[in-house]
Amino acid sequence: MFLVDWFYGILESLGLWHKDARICFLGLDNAGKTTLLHMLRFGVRTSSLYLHQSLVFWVSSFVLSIFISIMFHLQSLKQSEPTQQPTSDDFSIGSVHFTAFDLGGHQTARRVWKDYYAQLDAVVYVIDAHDKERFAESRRELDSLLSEESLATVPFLILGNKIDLPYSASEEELRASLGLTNFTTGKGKVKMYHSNVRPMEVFMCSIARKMGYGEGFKWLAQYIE
Ligand SMILES: Nc1nc2c(ncn2[C@@H]2O[C@H](COP(=O)(O)OP(=O)(O)OP(=O)(O)O)[C@@H](O)[C@H]2O)c(=O)[nH]1
Repeated sequence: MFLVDWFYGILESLGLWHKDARICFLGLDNAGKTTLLHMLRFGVRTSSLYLHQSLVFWVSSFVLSIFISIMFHLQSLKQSEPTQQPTSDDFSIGSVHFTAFDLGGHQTARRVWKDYYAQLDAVVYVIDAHDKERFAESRRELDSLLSEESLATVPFLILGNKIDLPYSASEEELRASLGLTNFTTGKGKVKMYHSNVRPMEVFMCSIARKMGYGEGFKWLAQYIE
């Protein structure tokens, strides 16, 4: 029921139909990008527009579930493997079609980010809010993205992930650590259509617990034409 409410909440908030958008998920390795990509896909494939894809998906899932359960037994205590190669996927929220790229956060993957810059409508930058030792590294990567000329007007949704873990950074702590304290543009509906300022905001979330990122996407959707 929660998933259905969340799904229709996203639909209602968008108010955009037959528009295309390309969103890139970026961040250090282990931030939660792949998990987010999967969460969003599973949340939207129930749309009637994708009914046939759902059927294919569920039949495939049934066949694969046997294999996956065997693999799960073998790797039950192992964390998800880092993304080795850039991957992309498509998903939709209502009639808004998103192309999402999960490029991984490793040195080699970071070099590939630039290949996608020219095509983007939005960046979702994911940070592990529990891994404070890597805030400086994450800030360097974010600063580098923000200084890219080709991304100068691209909206940035910054997700502080893993707030379900104890001792995770607060929103204020994360903003300060990333040097964003006075640079975000405001939550809610902030009109910036005739401004040269890039929309940018921080939302704290737990992707694994399906908390917080929905609000972030609702915020982002208002800046996607
Ligand atoms: N506690 C907690 N763990 C999470 C959350 N989101 C993701 N994780 C875990 O964090 C680990 C890394 O998640 P991934 O989605 O693989 O991270 P990634 O950013 O895609 O990493 P790369 O593929 O290496 O670039 C996995 O073990 C996830 O289960 C969260 O909200 N809370």
